[in-house]
Amino acid sequence: MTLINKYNKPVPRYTSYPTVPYWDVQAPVQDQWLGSLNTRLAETRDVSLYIHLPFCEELCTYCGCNKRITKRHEVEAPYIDAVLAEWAIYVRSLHLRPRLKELHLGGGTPTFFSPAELGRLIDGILKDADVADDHSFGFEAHPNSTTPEHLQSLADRGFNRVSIGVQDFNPEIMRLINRRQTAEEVERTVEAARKIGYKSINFDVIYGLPRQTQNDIVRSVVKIQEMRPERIAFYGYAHVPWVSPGQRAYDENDLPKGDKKWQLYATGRDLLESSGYEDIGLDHFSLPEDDLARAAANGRLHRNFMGYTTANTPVTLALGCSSIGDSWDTFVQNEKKVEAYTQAVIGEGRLPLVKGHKLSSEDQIVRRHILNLMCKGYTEWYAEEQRCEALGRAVEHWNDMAADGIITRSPYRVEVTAHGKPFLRNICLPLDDYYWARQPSAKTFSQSI
Ligand SMILES: C=Cc1c2[nH]c(c1C)Cc1[nH]c(c(CCC(=O)O)c1C)Cc1[nH]c(c(C)c1CCC(=O)O)Cc1[nH]c(c(C)c1C=C)C2
Ligand SMILES: C[C@H]1O[C@@H](n2cnc3c(N)ncnc32)[C@H](O)[C@@H]1O
Ligand code: MET
Ligand code: SF4
Repeated sequence: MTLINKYNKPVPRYTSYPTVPYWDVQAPVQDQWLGSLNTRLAETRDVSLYIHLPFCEELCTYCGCNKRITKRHEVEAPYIDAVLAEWAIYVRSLHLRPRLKELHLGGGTPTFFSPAELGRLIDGILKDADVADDHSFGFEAHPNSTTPEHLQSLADRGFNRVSIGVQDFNPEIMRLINRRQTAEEVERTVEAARKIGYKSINFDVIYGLPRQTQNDIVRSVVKIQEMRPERIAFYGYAHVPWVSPGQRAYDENDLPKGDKKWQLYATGRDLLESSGYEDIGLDHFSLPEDDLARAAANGRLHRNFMGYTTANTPVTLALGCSSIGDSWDTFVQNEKKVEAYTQAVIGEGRLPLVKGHKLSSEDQIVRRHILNLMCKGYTEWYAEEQRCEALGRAVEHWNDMAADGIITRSPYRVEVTAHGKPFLRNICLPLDDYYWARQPSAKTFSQSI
């Protein structure tokens, strides 16, 4: 059996540990969550802030994100009011004025909102926060709705990074996934961002889309070589029709699977590397002069719900529907639906928490080891405070992985090999107490490849 077949099974993406399906179902009460935030902020005022902006004009059928489809732009102002009301609850409850190291607008489609509404949102946030000198502020830009005015309005407020949803450059695939977007729109967005002074541009690119071939991947990398974005997120298409029913719109037989999907990945990775991009970890590539590659080289890379980052903040504040906050020992998630979210923050004047998890000390140790593997490519546990029960079980699985050549092992250390990089999620899995205690149903995670 090839390694690809052996390791291609449903595995979490480890944007958190424990992963969301294994959290305590109960949300911590508001005071507990705020208490935990205040404890952490007493150590450092530096925070990452994520704001979820859920609206999109049209449904891209492949999409696995939490979004709301509408063409009614009247939804903009009340939604921004709700986010600012949620922010006001935090501002009232935090003992210290937060200092923003990182700010990310995700979605949905942030550029669904007018530049003026986005400006009002950011002004409302910055009025009650300081900004770190080495801050990193970014947003997700849909090339079909991003205007120079959007880019300028956000740049005026300190934004220096933009992540462009490219996905693919083949018009036929765009049609199949119901995405109205042209290569010219991507080029225009890149040019406008550069002119305004954005210092880091990211492209989101997906392999494994319906009817996608090696030629499509080659075409994407040629375009990437022309435009030279500093970063590439090269995601494997996650097929989860039980969460995203839109994915039923195309024929499952059109999806590249197994070896075919692997070949798309391998072609993309090899071409990106030969074009000067460094493989910095799960799904992410970056030019060597970008902060992300530098942080990876210095062992300073960090990872949170927004993906890889150079901002190593223990606290993530999260505003908007479905957002996830993190105080290192506690996770919370907001209401997913816009109406319930708005009712909680405006109607009832409370935080819209629906789910959460309090991390035990064992959880926190495992979380640290998973972060080490994801961000540094190794982990070790000779010191007492780095040991936990999960390591005992993990070692057995890792011996087998060492035989497969995807890691190297010494008594207190595991290191991911170049061969093992595509299997990072699998290499973390042995540590996952929750997974081994209760194997997930088929409809929980996407396949690792
Ligand atoms: C802008 C959209 C987001 C992407 N990722 C996240 C957001 C908000 C954050 C996120 N991604 C997942 C979770 C669940 C928690 C966890 O597993 O640790 C969160 C909070 C996992 C996930 N992402 C996608 C799916 C289908 C899943 C669940 C199943 C699985 O583990 O595979 C789809 C998806 N969303 C984004 C990407 C890059 C992506 C798939 C590659 C962006
Ligand atoms: C935020 C980014 O998440 C990626 N994205 C959204 N849905 C999926 C999915 N089902 N599979 C893989 N990537 C996805 C897109 O590349 C988008 O730009
Ligand atoms: N909605 C934007 C796009 O598709 C941002 C990425 S998807 C959440 O381009
Ligand atoms: S990919 Fe982006 S634009 Fe498309 S539906 Fe998802 S969030 Fe909306």
